[in-house]
Amino acid sequence: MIPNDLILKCFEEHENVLNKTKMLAPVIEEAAALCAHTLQSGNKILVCGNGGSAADSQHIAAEFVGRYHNERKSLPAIALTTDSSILTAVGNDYDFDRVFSRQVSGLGVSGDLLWAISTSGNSKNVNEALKTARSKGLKTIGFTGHEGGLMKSLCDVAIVVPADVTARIQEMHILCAHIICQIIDDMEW
Ligand SMILES: O=C(CO)[C@@H](O)[C@H](O)[C@H](O)[C@H](O)COP(=O)(O)O
Ligand SMILES: [Zn+2]
Repeated sequence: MIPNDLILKCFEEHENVLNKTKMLAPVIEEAAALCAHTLQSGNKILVCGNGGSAADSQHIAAEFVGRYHNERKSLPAIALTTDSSILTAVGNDYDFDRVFSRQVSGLGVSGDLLWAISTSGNSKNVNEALKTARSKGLKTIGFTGHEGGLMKSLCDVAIVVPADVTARIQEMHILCAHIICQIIDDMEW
């Protein structure tokens, strides 16, 4: 028996959060401008997050390095979630809280951008990466939810989805990311 009520509840929740997220249009525009400025300056975008947001990080990096929709040159972006040797070595030898910040230390240069994703805004490894990014002169974008958690205070631009359910927040994150990719794609490269 398919739990029809549950299905409808998920659609309704999604729709409610979507309607509230539309208010974030000006912040999405700011985030897109920051990505555009980074890439036009010859710098790169690093992306990180845990769980579903790790998948989003890879998805976003792929949109830049490959293409979103239009044919254009490849744009530099790296997901910090993909190298199992780095993740296990840093997690094992240092601490799981440092799996992203260590990569920001090694790969990030001033003028780059760290795009960090955490629905709670309180994942330690993500916030450590943001702190390291700031100390090295990287710009920072945060995709979060709830009240923004600690992440909010560590970002130049924070997209705080007005919701408390992780899945619904993630659904808005990938929508906002796609809008940003569309804006970047439509520029001259
Ligand atoms: O995808 C989901 C839930 O939809 C989970 O894998 C979720 O991403 C994980 O629990 C994460 O560890 C949550 O971390 P965060 O978003 O609070 O930073
Ligand atoms: Zn999920």
